[in-house]
Amino acid sequence: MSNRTLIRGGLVVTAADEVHADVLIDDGRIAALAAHGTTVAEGWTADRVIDATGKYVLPGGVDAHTHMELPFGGTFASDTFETGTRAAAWGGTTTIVDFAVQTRGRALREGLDAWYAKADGNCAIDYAFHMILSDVNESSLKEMDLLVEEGVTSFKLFMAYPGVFYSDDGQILRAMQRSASNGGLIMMHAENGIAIDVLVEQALARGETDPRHHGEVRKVLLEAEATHRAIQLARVAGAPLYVVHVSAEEAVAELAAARDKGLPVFGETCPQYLFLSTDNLAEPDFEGAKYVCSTPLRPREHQAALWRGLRTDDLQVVSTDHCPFCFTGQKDLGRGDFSKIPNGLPGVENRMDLLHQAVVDGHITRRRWIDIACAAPARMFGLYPKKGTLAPGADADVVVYDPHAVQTLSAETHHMNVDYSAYEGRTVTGQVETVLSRGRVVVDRRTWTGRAGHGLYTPRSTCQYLN
Ligand SMILES: NC(=O)NCCC(=O)O
Ligand SMILES: [Zn+2]
Ligand SMILES: [Zn+2]
Repeated sequence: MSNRTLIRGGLVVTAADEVHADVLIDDGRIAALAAHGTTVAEGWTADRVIDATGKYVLPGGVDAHTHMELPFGGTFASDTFETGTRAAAWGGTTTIVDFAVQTRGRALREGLDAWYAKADGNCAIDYAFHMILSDVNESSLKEMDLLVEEGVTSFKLFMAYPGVFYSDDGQILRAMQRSASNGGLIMMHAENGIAIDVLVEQALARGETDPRHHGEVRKVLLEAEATHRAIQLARVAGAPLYVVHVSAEEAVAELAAARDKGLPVFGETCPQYLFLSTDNLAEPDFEGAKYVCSTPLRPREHQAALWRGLRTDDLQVVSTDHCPFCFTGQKDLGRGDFSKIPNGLPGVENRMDLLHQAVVDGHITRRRWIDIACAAPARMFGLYPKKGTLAPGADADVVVYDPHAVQTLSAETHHMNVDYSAYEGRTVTGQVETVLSRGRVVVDRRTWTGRAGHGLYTPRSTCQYLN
């Protein structure tokens, strides 16, 4: 039985091109793109026609950094795979890469299987996994090879959070050496957690307990130092490196210097570092807790360097690091002690819109928007061209985007399972209108038509920036 959809009349924007074209979808994949008008002449027929006149037709967003249901600080991130992937779709993201977690003393296999089970049958959009290494030892190093073969081709290591996810330099070097031989990509949380813990202890001893002190102890220099150290360790190992949630100008400078030397070093930043700042962390009455994440929000002056890095390709990807905790009942855990506030911000639903606002504001071009939000994360994590672009053969993950709609971001209207918005009251221009995931309409002119279980696990190839 035929299952063809025609999206007619829009401006198709990919990382490479902007063309006025109609898009024909057949059986969940892009079948063809053709200039407006030619489709009728060529006899294209479809079971469903979507009118995109005056709209953009975009590849679905690829969010390569989410934490659904992450256990952290004695609680769990409040979005499940069901609620989080539904919210992602509402915001024009059609693929997430979430982080499976190795528990200390346990096998990678066990952690990965637990994450397969959490997601299986619950996702509204397609998904894949990275693996967090919390315990680098002989046996987990061997398991890395098996995971790469299985399609889990990237591994997050932490220079922060001693006693939880932290790896020392020896463990990091060993994991990097392993990834140099098995083709995996090391993703680094680059902050000097040992030094930060000293500063946390000293701040608390001085009675500095408010959320804003979270930003003060997690110093720019300690992000820059860790970024520099991670790059040198990767050089020694002969391994590529991807630094996650880059927030500081000095860290961007470390990446830029490495890239100028021709090293395979990549960087990601997140909307919260581009749009929020230490001003939010300093909000009174414990409201600053809503903005506690690590790396922390920085003074506003750092944002120019992040935008520049995105324009010059010293930063390649914008992901959300979506890790929501409710203000009431979860962020609350850190009243009277900022170090006990669960770290993380909600944002999986807001990324495409905020980055479109950056186009409107002149920070990036339209094609760069689609590159950093769709194509680059897909290539970085071995999903391209199945995901991240609109081309014949690609999965029909498509967003019809209204560039003129004006919306106000708010917890009242968002779909994330969290009781606040980090962007409450912010007005942005542009809004997702219709979303297709593998050809199936999941958001239809702002009505939900998706279902939990439609989303499929997607094994990945290795990083496509290296070949
Ligand atoms: N980023 C954050 O604050 N929470 C999630 C865990 C991580 O990515 O480090
Ligand atoms: Zn991190
Ligand atoms: Zn994260």
